[in-house]
Amino acid sequence: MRRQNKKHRTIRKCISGPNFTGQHLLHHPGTIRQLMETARLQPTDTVLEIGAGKGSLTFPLAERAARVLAVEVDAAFAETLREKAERHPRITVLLGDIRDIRLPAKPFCVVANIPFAITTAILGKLLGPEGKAFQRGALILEKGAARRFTEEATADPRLLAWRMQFRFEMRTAVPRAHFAPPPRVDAAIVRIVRREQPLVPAAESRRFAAFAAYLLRQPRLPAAEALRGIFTPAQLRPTLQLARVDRAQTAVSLSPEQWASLFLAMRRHVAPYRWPKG
Ligand SMILES: C[S@@+](CC[C@H](N)C(=O)[O-])C[C@H]1O[C@@H](n2cnc3c(N)ncnc32)[C@H](O)[C@@H]1O
Repeated sequence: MRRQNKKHRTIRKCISGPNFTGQHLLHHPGTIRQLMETARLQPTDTVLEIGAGKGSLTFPLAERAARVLAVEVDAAFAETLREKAERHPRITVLLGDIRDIRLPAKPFCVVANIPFAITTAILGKLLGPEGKAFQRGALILEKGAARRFTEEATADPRLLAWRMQFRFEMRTAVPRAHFAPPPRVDAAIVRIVRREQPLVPAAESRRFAAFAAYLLRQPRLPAAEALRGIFTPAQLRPTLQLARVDRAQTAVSLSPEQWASLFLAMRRHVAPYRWPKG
């Protein structure tokens, strides 16, 4: 018991530090409903809820899915939730940091109002090799992050690599007043769905990211210019044609399909020593 209290104190200390900004509990029924609708859960789904708090999403999720794994780092919240969910066979509360928790090996969805401060770490975990069983999700993100993930133009190679495997879709804006206490910024619901056919094989993600980083060294430069460092002129002409890339089109404005077409052409036609290294 004493050990548990000590652990509790350590976690509390860590989460109440100056950089911890994640505890904004959702209390707006309309937004909770919209999040559930966006998730389009099936009765057979396993749902991972990241940062379950006091359970404002946990119970609506359990009404719609086969199983809810509710992860919460705050021991007091996790304890409250465990008590509330005691007689609910479909809810499992896991006390811990999502960054340290092993993701399910079988197909799962994520529905969550995540702590904004660790958005990149959470998405990196879900969308990278560790999240190979992650199928789709509905997440509340800080509005700026939601825009970055969903706007087509991007100069972020890692995000582009994720887009080869997943579709990102901006859904609804969530005003900060829908949370208690309200965060400093507004939020938005983003839907993420794994592509049935990845545009680039997952095993090629690192190589693809190196290729994207190479083209994006000068994001406003026409992609055709940058590609001259990889393709010979004879290779480049049909490659641009096939990808429907205009000679003036900048790397930052390429669509996911164009990125994939250019990358796959490099893999097919260019000698490996000319491929950009990560
Ligand atoms: C934005 S609140 C959402 C709470 C609840 N889902 C809701 O919507 O009311 C984020 C929650 O994530 C928890 N949290 C913060 N960092 C975490 C981490 N690294 N791992 C798991 N949970 C975390 C916080 O304690 C907080 O309860």
